[in-house]
Amino acid sequence: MSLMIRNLAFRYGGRDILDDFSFDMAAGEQSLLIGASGSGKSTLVNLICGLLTPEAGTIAIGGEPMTGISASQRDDLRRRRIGLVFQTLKLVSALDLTANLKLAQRLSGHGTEAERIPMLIERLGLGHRAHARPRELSQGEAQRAAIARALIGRPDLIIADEPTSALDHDNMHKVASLLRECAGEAGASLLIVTHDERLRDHVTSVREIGPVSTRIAA
Ligand SMILES: Nc1ncnc2c1ncn2[C@@H]1O[C@H](COP(=O)(O)OP(=O)(O)OP(=O)(O)O)[C@@H](O)[C@H]1O
Repeated sequence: MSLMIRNLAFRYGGRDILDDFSFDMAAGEQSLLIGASGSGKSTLVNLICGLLTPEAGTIAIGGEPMTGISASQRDDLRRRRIGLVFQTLKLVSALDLTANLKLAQRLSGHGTEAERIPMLIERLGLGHRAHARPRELSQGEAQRAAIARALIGRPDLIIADEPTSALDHDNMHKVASLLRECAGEAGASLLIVTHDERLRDHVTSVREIGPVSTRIAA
């Protein structure tokens, strides 16, 4: 099981955002978690990554608990096992794409195989942008660079938070296909969290997330 969430509860200022939320993903599975703006998607991503702590419930990544451990243990688990793809590119602006991937590879603790970096850049169709700075990338290129950054650390679980919302149809299609193909090639599970309804055509395993009062039972 790459992701196990049991009876999760979280509130902001006394307001329930998640209540008794459970969700599982098998190793290698690809799932879409879809919900409207404000439904708690980013909150859930932050909980899975150990950036927030729940009021109740448990989360495990690849069998390792993300809950009930210290903040530094959560940071370590996140770096070793999770690859994150955000809507906005989280790269160091002073470094080019290659140097950013080198840094991300070192931070993940998963070796320093230098040859993986050009291979991954090529795989994501960014060969001509290997020495571009983040601000020099187009939106579609930036999203593909974000996928490369997530994959370089050899994660068991890739979480993509709104990876396509800002993209036109062609780039949405390209990014969604690359995410699915690259996760499959790497043997990683893929969780896409989004309000982008266009992605329903790409992933068959779909779970809705909604406000606590109107949530559809799984
Ligand atoms: N730091 C915070 N303090 C209080 N309330 C918050 C905080 N962050 C988020 N919320 C509220 O919690 C709810 C869930 O927010 P969250 O960002 O998880 O939703 P989302 O589904 O990711 O939305 P979007 O698609 O717009 O990013 C929203 O009603 C939001 O206003």
